[in-house]
Amino acid sequence: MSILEDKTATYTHTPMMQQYLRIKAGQPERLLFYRMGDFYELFFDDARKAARLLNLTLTARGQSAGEPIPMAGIPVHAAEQYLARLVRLGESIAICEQVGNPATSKGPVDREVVRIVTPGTVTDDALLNAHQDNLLAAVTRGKSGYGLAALDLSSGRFSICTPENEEALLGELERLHPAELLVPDGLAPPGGERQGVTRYPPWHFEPETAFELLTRQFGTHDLSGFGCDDLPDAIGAAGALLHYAGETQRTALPHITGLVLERRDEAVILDAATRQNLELERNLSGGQEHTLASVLDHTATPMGSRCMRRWINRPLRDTTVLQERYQAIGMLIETATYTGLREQLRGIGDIERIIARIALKSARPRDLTTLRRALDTLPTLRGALSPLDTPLLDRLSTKLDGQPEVTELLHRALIDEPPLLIRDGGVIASAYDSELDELRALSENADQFLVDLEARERERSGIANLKVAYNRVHGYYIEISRGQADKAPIDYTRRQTLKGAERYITPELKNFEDKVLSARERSLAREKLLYDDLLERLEPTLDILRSTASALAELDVLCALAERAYSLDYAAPELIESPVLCIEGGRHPVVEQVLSEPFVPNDLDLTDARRMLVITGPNMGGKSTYMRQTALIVLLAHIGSYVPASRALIGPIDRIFTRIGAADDLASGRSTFMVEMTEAANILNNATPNSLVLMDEIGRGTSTFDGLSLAWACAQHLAETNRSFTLFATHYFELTTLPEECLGVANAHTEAVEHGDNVVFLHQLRPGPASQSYGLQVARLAGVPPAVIRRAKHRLAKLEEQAVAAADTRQQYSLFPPSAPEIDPTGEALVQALNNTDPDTLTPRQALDTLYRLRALMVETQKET
Ligand SMILES: Nc1ncnc2c1ncn2[C@@H]1O[C@H](COP(=O)(O)OP(=O)(O)OP(=O)(O)O)[C@@H](O)[C@H]1O
Repeated sequence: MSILEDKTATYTHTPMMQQYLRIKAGQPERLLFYRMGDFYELFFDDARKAARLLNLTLTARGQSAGEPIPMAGIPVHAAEQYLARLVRLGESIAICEQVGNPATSKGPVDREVVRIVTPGTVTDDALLNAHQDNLLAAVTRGKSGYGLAALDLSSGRFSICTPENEEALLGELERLHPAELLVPDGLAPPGGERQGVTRYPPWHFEPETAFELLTRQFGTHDLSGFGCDDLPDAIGAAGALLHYAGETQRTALPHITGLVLERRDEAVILDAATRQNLELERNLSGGQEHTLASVLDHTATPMGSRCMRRWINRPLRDTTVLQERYQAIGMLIETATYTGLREQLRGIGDIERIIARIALKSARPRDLTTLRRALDTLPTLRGALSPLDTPLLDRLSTKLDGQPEVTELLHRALIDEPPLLIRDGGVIASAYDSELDELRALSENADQFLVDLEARERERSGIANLKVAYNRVHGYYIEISRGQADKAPIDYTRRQTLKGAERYITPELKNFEDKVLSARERSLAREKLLYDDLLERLEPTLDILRSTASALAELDVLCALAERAYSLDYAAPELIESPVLCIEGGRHPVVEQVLSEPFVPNDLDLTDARRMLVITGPNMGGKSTYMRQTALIVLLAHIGSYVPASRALIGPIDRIFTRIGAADDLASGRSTFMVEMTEAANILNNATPNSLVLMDEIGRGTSTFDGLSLAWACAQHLAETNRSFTLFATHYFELTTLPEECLGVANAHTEAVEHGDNVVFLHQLRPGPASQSYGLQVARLAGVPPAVIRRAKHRLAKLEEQAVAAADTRQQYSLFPPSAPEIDPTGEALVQALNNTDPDTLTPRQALDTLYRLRALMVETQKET
């Protein structure tokens, strides 16, 4: 039993340890930072964990049950950086401060938890990534699917959705990438254990409790205005989330004023694997470089950057919204205004998060001056936008309301460059508050008063080296050297005797001291009060300011997309009603940026009558690049961006599926093949005629025949049943005969040419199947030793000879219809074939093929007899 579980154990502890254990009992899931002097100390398991995570030295303090108590400490002045690291690792921390007065306390000074920092609820800029939304999410399972809610406390953005099954839920979680996920106690975290999971009592997820809490927060009668009255699971999740946010922040959350229902069918749906495969924000190794976001995100503000990532992660299907974005980008390029606008935007800063901090009453003086600077910029921005006449830019311009009263208030209230903290004073401008001005005048005029006093006293006493000074312990005093002390006037009262001097106080100086010292204190207190009042006065304008911030973010994204489109030679996509996917001169937006040689553009022409391409070609030929670029072009079109192509004609798309590459999913104990088949199953079960499906080398994770059969059957199902737009890359040449059997399927190949022993990849997509695979040449290019290549060549020649021989005699497990069998009047071949068949070793597909073959033999036998 751990010491924390053993309640009786506290009696064996010092009073301080007893206090620690009592406080820790209220924070069982969090690391408790227990303030002791200049350190936060952690004890027991917390100390072990922190030592491991932060590389701290584990020491010991006192004893518990005869054992030293493990302890690890963090200096208070460096706490923020340790907090940031812990939060990034998904840990929650409770910070316990000394709140009592050590001088008057009996026993340990009173301490209490004053701040709770959890990965999903941090709002402090130092702990946040400027380019990423920091989301707290909550999930609950209902009768028909899941309820998922997500809250970005640092902006107030609050949304819900209702994923219909686990696969959809995992897709949404991959999109949102929450820093912290609340799950009801007892529900396994979706997709297995993950970082940042917080278990929360199930009753907080009850729809009724949640409904009460949410309507109280929003000040509404019900939730119908948000379109979610009849979504009990999502409401439950939203309620739990709001409760948790309130509990950790310990303050009102006035910036959470409503929630948005994100309907799944409004977006082009991407499952979790597809999001990862397309490397939208994170590459396959988990880094940020060489991703779609890294190419596109040339935004000028952090809030623009986050908005861009939200767009990338949730491509939309509403063509009106998309057309408006293309139109705006077109106008920004045509008028070349995006450059000037971006310059203006650069000075705006992160007002979205500042506004949230104003609501949470944690905004610092420099937050307010940044906001003021941003508001000052608005009229210029509006001026620059006014000649640009497109519906979206017009709407954004209207939202860039200058809010003259707020701007004026901030100018009047704050000095130009205030210090970091209000605690130090000197933040509020003069002439803002007459009482503060008076108090300041008192302390500021003090210096002159003292100079005058000194001069007067010197003259009065005739002591030339008399001086007036101040120290923290004794306050103001008049100092006279020991030799002159007998000349001290009668009204001097001795305050302190030093070796060579005497220090005095006079009634006048004492009076002055009282006034000045209290004026300083009172002026600091007054400033704090005025500052709090200023935050209070800003509160009613937060809604409008928020809409301004979101318009600025959107404008920033559009300007960045315009800049990218112009610099990288992108074209406006054309969205049409009919089922078509035609791309001329398409390029891969990321690969073309990293290549040193020119990228070879390729076309794509899929129509209602031609929905699938079987793509063959050598390794390194460019198959995967071509497939991914198609998906990225479609995705870019659906975020409203121009696309890397000379022309793109895109019909309605509801989902993008990819089955590309595979890695063992060791965490959930699934092998490469299992992962591959799970993804394939998801596609076959869900892809529609409006879906874009990319299948790369399916089936290669198992034996050749199994793999080939599966690849064949999947392709056929996609072509005939799902009828999705499909790019099917494969190394199984047998699949190039699919177009002969299925309508709407065509062959294409990436071209390469042989040059002696070398192969040159042209990266060009041509119609028809590939002629050979160049596997050995690629291996040679990759540096496989010449001896191995020679042996492989030898082996290949042999295998090819055998294949020719086998083709002559028709191998027994050929997938494809055998040519007419030899005439067999006695039925001998039939009997022999039966004898050679071992049903226990056949796969279902092989069994079926065998059955056909036996039947064919029997027909021939019957014909003859
Ligand atoms: N269109 C192109 N223009 C220029 N270079 C390209 C093009 N397409 C691909 N490449 C280059 O070729 C490399 C290999 O491409 P890719 O991975 O798409 O080939 P692949 O046919 O899928 O190979 P494998 O079958 O081994 O997976 C890319 O990393 C890129 O450097």
